Amino acid sequence: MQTKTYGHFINGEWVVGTETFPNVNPSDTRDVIGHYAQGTEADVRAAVEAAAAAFPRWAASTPQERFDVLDRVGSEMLARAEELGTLLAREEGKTLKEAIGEVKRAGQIFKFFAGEALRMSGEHLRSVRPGVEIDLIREPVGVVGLITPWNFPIAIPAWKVAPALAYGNTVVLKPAEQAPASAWALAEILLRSGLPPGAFNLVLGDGTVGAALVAQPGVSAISFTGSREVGRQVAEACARRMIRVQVEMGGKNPLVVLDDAPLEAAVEAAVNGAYFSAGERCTASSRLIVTEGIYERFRAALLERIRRLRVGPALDPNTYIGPVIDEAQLRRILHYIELGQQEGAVLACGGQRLELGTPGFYLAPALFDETDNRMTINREEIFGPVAALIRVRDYEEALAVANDTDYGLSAGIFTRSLRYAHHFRRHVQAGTVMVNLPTAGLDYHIPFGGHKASGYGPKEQGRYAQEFYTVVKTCYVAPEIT
Ligand SMILES: NC(=O)C1=CN([C@@H]2O[C@H](COP(=O)(O)OP(=O)(O)OC[C@H]3O[C@@H](n4cnc5c(N)ncnc54)[C@H](OP(=O)(O)O)[C@@H]3O)[C@@H](O)[C@H]2O)C=CC1
Ligand SMILES: O=C(O)CCC(=O)C(=O)O
Repeated sequence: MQTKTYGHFINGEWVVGTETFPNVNPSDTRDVIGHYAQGTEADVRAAVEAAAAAFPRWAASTPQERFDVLDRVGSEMLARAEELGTLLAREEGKTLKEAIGEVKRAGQIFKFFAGEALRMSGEHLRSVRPGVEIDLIREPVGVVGLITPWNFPIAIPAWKVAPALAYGNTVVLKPAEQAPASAWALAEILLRSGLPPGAFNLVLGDGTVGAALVAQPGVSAISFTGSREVGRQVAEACARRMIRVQVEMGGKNPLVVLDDAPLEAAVEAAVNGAYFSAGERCTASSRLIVTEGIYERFRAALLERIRRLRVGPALDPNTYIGPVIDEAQLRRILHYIELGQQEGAVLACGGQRLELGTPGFYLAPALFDETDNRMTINREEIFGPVAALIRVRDYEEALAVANDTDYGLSAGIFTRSLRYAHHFRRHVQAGTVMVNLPTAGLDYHIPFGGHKASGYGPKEQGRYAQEFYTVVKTCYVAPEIT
């Protein structure tokens, strides 16, 4: 059967170029979801020009107009959550339940930012000089380039596109080539939302499209989510051009389990944080730091729980863990499994490729035991269903190990002690802290961003998103001329 070809969305029109790439279902590689256009520098230029031309009109739009557009998008996403979730699960490999949840979250994000368009305000201050008034007003930045990864192919585009538009910017989105269908579906919804042509543009393709967007004159800001390596290049390129930049990158997130932790809840949080979404979450709990009084019981209960995690196709309702995204990612994870053992870690379970009923990228969830925080598997982001147990003496050592990393995205602790929970909140070096909760799983209306090598620039999401998507203008006014 012939699969459909999907194009870029530029200046309110669909554009298909000469080259395309296939979007393959990681649960069953025989299933090609569609062929997607491979963008060129000329496509990026056309998209940026369209966004620049649309900017004055959209920047001058009323809060009501912005509310209506964003609210419509949110409503349609929520109404079509099951259908869009099925598409997302098919292209990305997370389970249907997780995928539907992600689409709903994206819809709620649009609705939240619809409200923000109405709530947006400036500030009035009194001057130290008599007869002078001061207003701080927020204005849109201009054309913003948005570059997103494959692991949350609709939520991450949503949490960049919605605030960009809510605050009056125009947009060029470049989604990941491994999962372009969800972003294409978002463009198709935006097309019917009442947004003027050119205010939102989509250019599909590989990293060369992202690089062209970063280099394009006319782009005033770049918001990027992805790996540390690419994030650093993007930040450096933007700094050279002196344009605004926000890069959100990976994590090596610690989950600390203290002797007094409720065992069952801690195990459940570890399983959720480390293995759900096949561990392909920047907030995944890849380091399980456990004090010695509970270590043996925690390990036994965790192993027992992992054995009950069913790996299978994303759309099978009995699946807990779907495939990883592609062959390259699978090989990368297998390389770390090998390396961990070479460096002396004990592979307590999993870690082998699984051949199931359909040809896909399936991996048995892996747990390393008795690891040391200096091992490569505890230093580098693996981005797969792999976690490592690290045994520590007490809380103080747990905190020191948790902080002994280049990253600083999310950190969690399980304890009944208010004292330790409070101390951890204060002293752990991470952008998000979870007490008695998994390290992954964010609210849609709350700011999110990493510290240290996990993030650079203002936070994303929630009300704080305006720090990136607006510029502050300071106005001094002497109303009465003497
Ligand atoms: N902190 C956070 O909020 C989150 C962070 N992440 C992180 O994302 C990573 C996984 O995503 P992944 O897609 O593999 O990350 P990548 O860094 O490989 O890619 C991210 C995006 O950048 C594009 N890109 C690639 N090269 C360039 C370049 N030179 N210039 C500009 N853009 C480029 C990619 O295109 P292409 O389509 O070719 O891949 C993709 O769209 C993990 O490290 C994960 O931790 C994920 C989710 C949330
Ligand atoms: O933990 C979450 O809810 C999502 C955060 C995210 O973007 C990620 O983990 O990649």
